[in-house]
Amino acid sequence: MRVSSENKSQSCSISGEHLWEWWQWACQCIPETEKAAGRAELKTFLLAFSELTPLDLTLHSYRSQPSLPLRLPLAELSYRWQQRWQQRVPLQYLLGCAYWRDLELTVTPSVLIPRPETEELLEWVDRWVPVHQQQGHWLDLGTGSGAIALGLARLWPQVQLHAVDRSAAALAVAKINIQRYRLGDRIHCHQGSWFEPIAPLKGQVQGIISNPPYIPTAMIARLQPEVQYHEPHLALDGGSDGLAAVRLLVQAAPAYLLPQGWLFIELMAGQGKSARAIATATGAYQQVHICPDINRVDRFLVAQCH
Ligand SMILES: C[S@@+](CC[C@H](N)C(=O)[O-])C[C@H]1O[C@@H](n2cnc3c(N)ncnc32)[C@H](O)[C@@H]1O
Repeated sequence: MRVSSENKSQSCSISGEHLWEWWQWACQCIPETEKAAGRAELKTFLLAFSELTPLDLTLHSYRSQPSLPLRLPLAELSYRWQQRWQQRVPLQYLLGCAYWRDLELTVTPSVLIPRPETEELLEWVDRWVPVHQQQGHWLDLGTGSGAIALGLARLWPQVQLHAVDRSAAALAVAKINIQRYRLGDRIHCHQGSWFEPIAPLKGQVQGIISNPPYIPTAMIARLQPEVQYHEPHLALDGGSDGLAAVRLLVQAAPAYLLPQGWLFIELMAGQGKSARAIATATGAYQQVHICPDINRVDRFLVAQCH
């Protein structure tokens, strides 16, 4: 199938036979080595922009339908699908959303696509923190799409969240998500660098959670193109050893935390030992642990203040 600009004026519906032709064209766009995963993505893509079910797309049972509604003109769908393979734009940016924990989050190229590891980070937070500390002020430093702040606000109904990001564009996306889940009264957004915009909370914070940029600068050029070319470098670049933000957060956190307050930080695989050493060297924490992710990779720093 040729994609032409005349399609742009088409109404948002398509015959079943035409969609079947489009499906075959879309499959041809997928590189040979990625056919299986690519077809799964194609299914997700069409589910998002049509009223078809997964079974319809497995059996292609829509073929006899005279008219199927689409949420976007076919030309726009074709354009986005080509971007997926020619530019390696991540599927979530093409859909405009990511599914994370029990949330459907708006995502744009201004925010990192929230990852499954970060879903687990919240599980660790929920496991470590006793009920009496599941209240008060908690911080999500480097909030991006607002995923962590939203996840925690929904887990613990008594907390007040402060979501901080240096990127105004990221915070704008976080605000859309916060509004969508009607949590604007419990999640407060602050623009600025790490603790800077929340200086008045010094000594009053029950816990801090962060998934900071942690990739060593030199490694960024070796990341898969979806990440390297499309996700914001502000969200990725952790400086020469990847630990610049981790170091800053671990060292500055005790001044903000209440006694027995908590710090949780997501790390890159292989950073556990160094992160533990940085935290221990402060002398400010009574316990420091490195917890694994589901693949048994050391992934999360957990520290509790004296
Ligand atoms: C790895 S992303 C995490 C996003 C989100 N928390 C998540 O887990 O999906 C790191 C975030 O930190 C933000 N960031 C980077 N440097 C920052 C700084 N100096 N102060 C505050 N936020 C910063 C980035 O804009 C980005 O949104």
